[in-house]
Amino acid sequence: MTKGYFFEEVDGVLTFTIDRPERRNAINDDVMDGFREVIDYVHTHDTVRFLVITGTGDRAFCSGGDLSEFHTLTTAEQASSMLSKMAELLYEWATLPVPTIALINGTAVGGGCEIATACDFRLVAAEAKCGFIQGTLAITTGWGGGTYLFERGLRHDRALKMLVDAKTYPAQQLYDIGWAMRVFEGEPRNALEEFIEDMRKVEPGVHKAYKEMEIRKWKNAGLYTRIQQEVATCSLLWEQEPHLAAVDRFLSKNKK
Ligand SMILES: CC[C@@H](C(=O)O)C(=O)SCCNC(=O)CCNC(=O)[C@H](O)C(C)(C)COP(=O)(O)OP(=O)(O)OC[C@H]1O[C@@H](n2cnc3c(N)ncnc32)[C@H](O)[C@@H]1OP(=O)(O)O
Repeated sequence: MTKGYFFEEVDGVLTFTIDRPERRNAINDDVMDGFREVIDYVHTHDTVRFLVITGTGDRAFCSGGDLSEFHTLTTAEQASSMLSKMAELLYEWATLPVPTIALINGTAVGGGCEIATACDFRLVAAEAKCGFIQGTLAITTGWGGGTYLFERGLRHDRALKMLVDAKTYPAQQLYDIGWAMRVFEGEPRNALEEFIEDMRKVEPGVHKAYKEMEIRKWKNAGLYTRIQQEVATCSLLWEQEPHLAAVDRFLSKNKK
């Protein structure tokens, strides 16, 4: 039985792989522990120059929160505890001193799309689809993903549309609206190496300094507080009947 994730550092690139293909790489508490380990690893290993997140297989990058585990959370307080745990981890991830890259090997939905949005860069496989489908579950984003989306420089109407559509977009559309930075064919590793080729030639201290510039902007814009507000909003919707019913529908559909 695997831990649900693994990570390895090769030549300055630390890759965190969500390894639950049978659940389309959904996030549970074990995978959250993996985020904790990886963040601590980056802080204690100055050999890490880039942090990459990807998923096992070619079907899914990440399908968001594991509904088969999180459906037991039925009150706003219970939901808030899970959502804020992941939101804190993603905030730490987003404010790391190295460039972070989502290597999107397959579908990214719900919280999976939030994780990708918390990264500095998104490289998307040509056949992958991504979307903030939370609306179909009668909730909003709850890990900070909506808040990060409004910081990513997309035209405001396009960012908002992506959230309110609550559906997946194909890779080319994700590129056209400015969410994806690259659409790649073939081996994800090759796309990654090509993407970081120029960045590799730059001193790590320079990358750190630019990340600090961005983080200062976020601090001035109250990003952390806004993420906590996003968590609170989602928690309130979580305990309501439309969400609980939507989760039941998803779980029973997959039992048939
Ligand atoms: C909790 C935080 C919240 C947030 O803040 O954003 C969320 O993330 S809510 C969760 C949102 N995610 C979803 O609603 C995704 C649901 N999944 C899907 O829509 C589809 O599975 C898929 C991701 C589009 C993949 O489709 P497909 O390739 O056709 O696979 P299957 O649907 O057959 O799934 C295979 C297998 O995996 C299970 N699965 C998939 N996603 C999840 C999930 N998020 N949680 C738990 N389990 C999941 C699915 O039930 C199937 O299981 P079996 O039937 O037992 O094989």
